[in-house]
Amino acid sequence: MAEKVEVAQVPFMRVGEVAIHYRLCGNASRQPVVVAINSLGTDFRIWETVAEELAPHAAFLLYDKRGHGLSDLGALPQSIEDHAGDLERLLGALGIARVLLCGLSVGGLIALALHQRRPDLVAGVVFCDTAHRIGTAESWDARIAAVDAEGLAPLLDPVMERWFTPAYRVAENADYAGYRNMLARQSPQGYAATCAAIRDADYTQAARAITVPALCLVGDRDGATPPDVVRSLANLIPEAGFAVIADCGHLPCIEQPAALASHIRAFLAALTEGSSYV
Ligand SMILES: O=C(O)CC1=CCC(=O)O1
Repeated sequence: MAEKVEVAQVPFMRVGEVAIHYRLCGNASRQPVVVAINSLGTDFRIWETVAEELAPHAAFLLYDKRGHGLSDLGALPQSIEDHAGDLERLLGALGIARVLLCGLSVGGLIALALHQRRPDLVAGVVFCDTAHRIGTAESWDARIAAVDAEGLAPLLDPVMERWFTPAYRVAENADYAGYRNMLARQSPQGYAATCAAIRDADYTQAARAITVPALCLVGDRDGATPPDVVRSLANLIPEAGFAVIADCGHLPCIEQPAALASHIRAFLAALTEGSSYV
């Protein structure tokens, strides 16, 4: 019989040195639990539309990684392994034994790290707008220097151009204004710490060692990890599907939630039936 996931009564959990903000939602009787892992400068609100759309079909764990949203910053410096350790401990504390990881951008690196250290937990992975290496050391050092000097303000416009298509980035779009506010209010220390973690991460070998079904998705207009970069991740993974989401930048969970939800639903169905969605 499938293990039952209890809906949490409290929104925070201390895991090791950090208090993590999280939410369990959706259909608690479904397995595996879909775990959404956020990108740089975002919190779990970016997944709410997808989680709502899939609520009858899946249990979801949403959480803010350290240094983001309402979660603690934790000690500095920090690494992708620290983020993966937080997630491993959060799953343990919640009694979740089997997950479908949905890693967005740096969340994909965290998914690779978690699979590497705890393959027993992972039933499958959806890699969303991510890669085994993201950006260059020089680009991350420049970003960290800018944040250290002036906070998030100088980054807002360039990041918005990578996150969203021009059609989304219009003044009348209240959602656009809201997500820009989310980035503007992000903790600069948490942001810079995660930039350094991304800079120092190379999960090429971990991608080659993925042993579970995987699906690599990317927005056709992604300005941070464009389709050819995500394709290079898919090429490393022994059995991975690859699909491009139309009219979409770096964050399909915001810009094209219905398309993303439909991919996740089909991938989840194939996983539970033991068939292939590649
Ligand atoms: O901010 C960006 O450029 C997009 C991004 C890169 C890694 C991540 O998580 O988001």
